[in-house]
Amino acid sequence: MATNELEELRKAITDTDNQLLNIIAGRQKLTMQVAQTKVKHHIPVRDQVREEQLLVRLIKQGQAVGLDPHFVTKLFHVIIEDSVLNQQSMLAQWANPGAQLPLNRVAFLGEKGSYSYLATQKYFARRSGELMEIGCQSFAEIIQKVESNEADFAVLPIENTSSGSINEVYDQLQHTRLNIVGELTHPINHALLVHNDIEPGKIQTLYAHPQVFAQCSHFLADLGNVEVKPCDSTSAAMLIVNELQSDTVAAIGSQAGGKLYNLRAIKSNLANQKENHSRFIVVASQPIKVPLQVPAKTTVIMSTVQTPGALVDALLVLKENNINMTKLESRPINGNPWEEMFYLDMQGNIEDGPLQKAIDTLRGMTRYFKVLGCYPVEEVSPTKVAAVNALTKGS
Ligand SMILES: O=C(O)C(=O)C[C@]1(C(=O)O)C=C[C@@H](O)C=C1
Repeated sequence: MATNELEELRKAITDTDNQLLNIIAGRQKLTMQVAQTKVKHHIPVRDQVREEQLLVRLIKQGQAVGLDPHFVTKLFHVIIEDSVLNQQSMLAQWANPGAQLPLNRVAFLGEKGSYSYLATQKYFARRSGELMEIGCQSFAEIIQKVESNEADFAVLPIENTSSGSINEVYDQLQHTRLNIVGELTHPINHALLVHNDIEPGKIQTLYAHPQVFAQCSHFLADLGNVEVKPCDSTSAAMLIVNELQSDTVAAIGSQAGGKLYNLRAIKSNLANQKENHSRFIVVASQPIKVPLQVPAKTTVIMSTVQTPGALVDALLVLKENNINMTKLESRPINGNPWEEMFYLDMQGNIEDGPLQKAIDTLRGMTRYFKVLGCYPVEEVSPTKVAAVNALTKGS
């Protein structure tokens, strides 16, 4: 009897969820029409004033039907983020009709289940065309695949919130003629993956990428006497555990990746730092045109003349043109000991006046200067609603 009642209720929930999906899909269609209007009238995609008005109204309306303001805010932050990213992606695709391919051949590190694989899936989900996955063993191989036209795009991790910049990728960018055409951040949540539902205490051998071991050192210390076996990628570690089918071995990787190898996550959040995210860049052989309505980032590399204050002078050019630099990285130049190549990420579109002016000036005052790419910013910061706290207190 009780099960019948539960089944009836679950059926009603399923119907409601399906209706929700249809409604959300309908909203998405409307935002695509909004994107078309914005292109026609040269209006920026993001309108945070509209977002705040919308959130305030929804929070109030939600309260009237018994919904928590925090829940409503969180829900619509996700909906709006998706709307902004979809619009940005549409605008970028319309601005680059030649870059739209029926099949996107994408090179990345590892195989199915690696973090790079998951980032690739996420990035290309918003783009038209089929995805052809090309798993590679090294960053050099990934770049080479695009340079030799065996792949159209490469997805490369460039920095991690725990372990910092990925120097090898920065070094590869110095020598390639490829262009950065996109970026994305992806959460890196390390889980303990096993073939069966075993206790962590039973594990004798642990497989993972060396970077992963470094990021989970506290967990490993707590685990005690376990043999640690480094692998080329997270996916390689998962594959070994899947093949061994043993109750005493485990891999560290993402829960989603582990599912692809029939592995179960018996513990998650293994990294020393809880906020563990990686930023990936997407590179291609041709640069893209970023519509001015979309927030853009431009990455350049340069080496300055060897005089005191040369870097400061270069950075002052950004200040004079009101350009916000979001990252500055330096790497040694191969063959020129003690000389540095500087990598700069700047907010702005290369076709926009101030950035163009700054780049022209920098070209004239540096020994070497190259634009690595101008691409849409994928980070959508959620619009804060000042009223939400007041509303919560009242509830
Ligand atoms: O109303 C707009 O201008 C939209 O683009 C739609 C929308 C939304 O999804 O509600 C998305 C982005 C804007 O920042 C504001 C609102």
